[in-house]
Amino acid sequence: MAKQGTLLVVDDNRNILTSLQYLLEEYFQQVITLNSPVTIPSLLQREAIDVVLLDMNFSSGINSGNEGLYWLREIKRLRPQIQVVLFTAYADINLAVTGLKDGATDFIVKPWDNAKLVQTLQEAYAKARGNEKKGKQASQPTEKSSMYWGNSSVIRPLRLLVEKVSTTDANILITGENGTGKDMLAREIHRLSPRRNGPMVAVDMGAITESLFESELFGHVKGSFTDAHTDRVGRFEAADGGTLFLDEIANLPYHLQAKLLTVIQKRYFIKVGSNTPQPTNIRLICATNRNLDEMVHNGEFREDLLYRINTIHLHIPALRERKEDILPLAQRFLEQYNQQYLRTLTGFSADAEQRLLNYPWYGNIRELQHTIEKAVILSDGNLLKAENLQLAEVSGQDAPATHEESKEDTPLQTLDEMEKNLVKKAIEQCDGNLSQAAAQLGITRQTLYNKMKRHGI
Ligand SMILES: Nc1ncnc2c1ncn2[C@@H]1O[C@H](COP(=O)(O)OP(=O)(O)OP(=O)(O)O)[C@@H](O)[C@H]1O
Repeated sequence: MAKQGTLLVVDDNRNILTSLQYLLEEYFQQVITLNSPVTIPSLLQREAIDVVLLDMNFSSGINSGNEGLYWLREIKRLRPQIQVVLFTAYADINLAVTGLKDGATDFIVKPWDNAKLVQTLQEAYAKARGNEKKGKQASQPTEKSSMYWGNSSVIRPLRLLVEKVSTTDANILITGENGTGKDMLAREIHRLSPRRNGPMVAVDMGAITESLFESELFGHVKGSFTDAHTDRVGRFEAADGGTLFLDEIANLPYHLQAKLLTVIQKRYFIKVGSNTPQPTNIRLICATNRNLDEMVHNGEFREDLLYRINTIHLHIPALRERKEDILPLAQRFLEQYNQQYLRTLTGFSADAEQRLLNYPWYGNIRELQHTIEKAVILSDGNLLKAENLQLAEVSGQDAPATHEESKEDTPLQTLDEMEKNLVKKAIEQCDGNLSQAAAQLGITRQTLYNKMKRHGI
């Protein structure tokens, strides 16, 4: 029979490991041995393990089996599809039963019988394969995604790449203009990943004050500073077993970037006021609308951090670069708001479609969504018309009017329109950096967000 499958053997007795490796290599394609369980989580991230043969007693002198049970639960939590066979020196039926209840496939008592051991492990492998097939269906995300991919030629390769990398633990950097759907894509990746049952924790790096950066991200222990009245769980800890999404990563001040880098590299963090390193088990996704290469070039972003966070770089194109997707997206929003506002609109008039296609959508999908929402509220009849969209006419190549073009005979704008245009302009001038745009407008970031939301930018 051809050798198949990857087997991990964990036992603190090196002699046992050597003899098992020798025996089991005859039957399995790959046999990995570990003499301590502490590196199991990092190994599971690197290797596609099918079966684990797990010793129950690691610390000499303490033969309670509890450490084995702990690692069994960890393995099942991290990779539920892996089959775990328990390996115990004591024919302790109670312990084995507890292990079986906790998800172990079977157990083997030491000293073992070679033939029985091989047979048990092969059966576990067959189960892993069977599970994988069933698991493929069962592991398909059940919850429906609200993300619309579209079918434009620029989106298709992105989608393929996302489907490929979602199943891995690779760090991902998502870039794209405001409102292109970076947050939505991060959530979609989590939904498609084996971590989907774990937490998805999103952090807006622009909203975290410098003084509380460490406490927010890594947590703190009670009494570590004046206001630390209780222990606090940081975002890294909250995201354990799941995905940590650091939005607006470019807004992290330079001197704090090193602290983040250290945790990503070492895969452990230390709470403020504590000395104990805590291992992290997260999948990291970062997003920004800034050009990080340029920021590295200007000395504003650490190159080593960029290198760490962008193992996979996913760029979402602006909506005006994927025109084929505008109408299908608009139709989806129409249906969504039809339901929400109890309307019976069936589609768009020809001039409305034309207006949607010609508009530059600097606020991307967010702007489109808000535009359709307002239009649905304002419309009556069955078709949504161009005038319901309330979009400013755009001349020529979709360019917004410049100062030079605004002649005296240009119709007066309402204050609201002026504010909308000003906000857009500030965002454009600051290359999408909302903190800078807010500073330029003399308002807080939160106020800017509120205005963007109100104007559908
Ligand atoms: N592919 C999509 N399908 C459906 N809705 C989408 C899609 N992409 C974005 N949206 C909607 O557009 C809005 C903006 O999306 P999102 O917040 O993900 O963008 P973003 O790029 O993270 O924005 P920002 O840069 O401002 O943080 C959300 O309301 C989201 O629901």
